[in-house]
Amino acid sequence: MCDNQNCISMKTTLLVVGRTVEQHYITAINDYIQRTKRFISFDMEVIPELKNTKSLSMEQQKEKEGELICKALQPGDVVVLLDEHGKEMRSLEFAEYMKRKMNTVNKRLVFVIGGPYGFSQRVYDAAQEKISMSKMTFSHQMIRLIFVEQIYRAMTILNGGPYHHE
Ligand SMILES: C[S@@+](CC[C@H](N)C(=O)[O-])C[C@H]1O[C@@H](n2cnc3c(N)ncnc32)[C@H](O)[C@@H]1O
Repeated sequence: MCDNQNCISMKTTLLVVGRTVEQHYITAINDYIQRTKRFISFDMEVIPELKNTKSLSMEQQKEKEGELICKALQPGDVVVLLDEHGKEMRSLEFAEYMKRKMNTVNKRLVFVIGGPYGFSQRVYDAAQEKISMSKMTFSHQMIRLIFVEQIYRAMTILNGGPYHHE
């Protein structure tokens, strides 16, 4: 599937804005992260939510969150935004996509989930790609679970496990 050297060197990070609030999401997200770690280096990095957002307009909140997202990025990161207007893939295609990344990325592959109002232009400019999980809009909390399930599914597809067919 990919040569071991590159599989080991790529680190995959899911960067999110704000803590996951609801316990049922936390439990399920952590479960899929742990399962995914059997196959690749994978973690979720949380940018703390902004305080006093009531005094901010939607645009101001996106701008401030965008600054924090950009600050969390490192030179050499391959940055992929999760965005409803991005490229849609079937799970098998996403598995192939991950395989290509494992063979070409030797630093961090960073998937980013926006805050409640999405991304500022600055974040769009910092990214190389946008991928969509569906044409529908999910909450910035729920999409975390949907994404970690899909990345685990991709890993089981690449490694020939039964999960995708169950
Ligand atoms: C509530 S949505 C923001 C919606 C905002 N109106 C926009 O245009 O992006 C919060 C975040 O969840 C993620 N998200 C929501 N639905 C998505 C989808 N179908 N595919 C990929 N990411 C999605 C995106 O990262 C988005 O920034």
